[in-house]
Amino acid sequence: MSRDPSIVPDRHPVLEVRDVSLGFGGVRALTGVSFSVAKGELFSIIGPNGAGKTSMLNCISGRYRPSSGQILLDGSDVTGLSPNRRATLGLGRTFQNLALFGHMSVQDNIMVGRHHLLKNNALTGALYWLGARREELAHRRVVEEIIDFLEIAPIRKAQAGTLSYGLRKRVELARAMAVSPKVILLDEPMAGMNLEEKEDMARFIVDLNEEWGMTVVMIEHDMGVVMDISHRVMVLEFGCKIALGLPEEVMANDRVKVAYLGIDEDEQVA
Ligand SMILES: Nc1ncnc2c1ncn2[C@@H]1O[C@H](COP(=O)(O)OP(=O)(O)OP(=O)(O)O)[C@@H](O)[C@H]1O
Repeated sequence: MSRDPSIVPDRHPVLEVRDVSLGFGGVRALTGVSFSVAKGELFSIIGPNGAGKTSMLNCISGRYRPSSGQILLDGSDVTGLSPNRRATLGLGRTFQNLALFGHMSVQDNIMVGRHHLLKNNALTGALYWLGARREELAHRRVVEEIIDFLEIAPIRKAQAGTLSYGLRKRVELARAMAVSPKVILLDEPMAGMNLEEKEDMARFIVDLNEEWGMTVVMIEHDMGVVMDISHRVMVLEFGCKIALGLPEEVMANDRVKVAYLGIDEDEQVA
């Protein structure tokens, strides 16, 4: 699986992270990290365990508040906003550890992703039944499109908790897509998957980026996939940005080889 090199993101930054630091007591999870992601870009964050990748995603989604620095979405400062408010403004995300409602059907889990977009609450829904009904149908149509896209139609009525790990990851992606996000944050979308499931997931991520026009920020440990499908890659180590560039530039970066790929300096010389 790889990208179509003719499709390039435009230069407009849809997400800007400015000088973000985050501490937990004595632990500095992030130190002065800045980067921006262009509209239409597939941007990956890599780094060794504990490098600060998930902390960065949590700062972007609003789960964590940075100790200092700013997060801008489409030019607006969202640093002080709640995760729900950010979702309404166009941020969708998946989690490293699955966060589906196990007892609910696949379809209903995905519908949860649309709920913050529902304009009619129970009261107005009762008063304006027709409008509410139309709105509900429009949301169902979007959910159906996502179900078709991710090829999960045969399991739409299944309880999410009964599915294989790979399928649950796919349903989680569906729910994040249901927010109709400008930027979708994917936390290790391929973790725990077999090769075939990884290939499927890589294809879906490329298609949602290229065909659905979603900007993607992804954390992923599988270097092969990251280097194949990303437009650009940022490398974190001990909470600091140590490299950012095209996949081939990052692969060739000596500091990255030492810090992340486990190639020591003697080997490089030899
Ligand atoms: N809620 C928290 N409370 C205390 N320390 C935390 C918390 N979350 C993260 N940390 C610490 O912050 C640092 C960065 O952790 P983080 O989970 O962001 O790294 P990561 O790169 O995502 O790691 P992994 O690849 O293992 O998921 C680590 O030292 C971690 O122990």
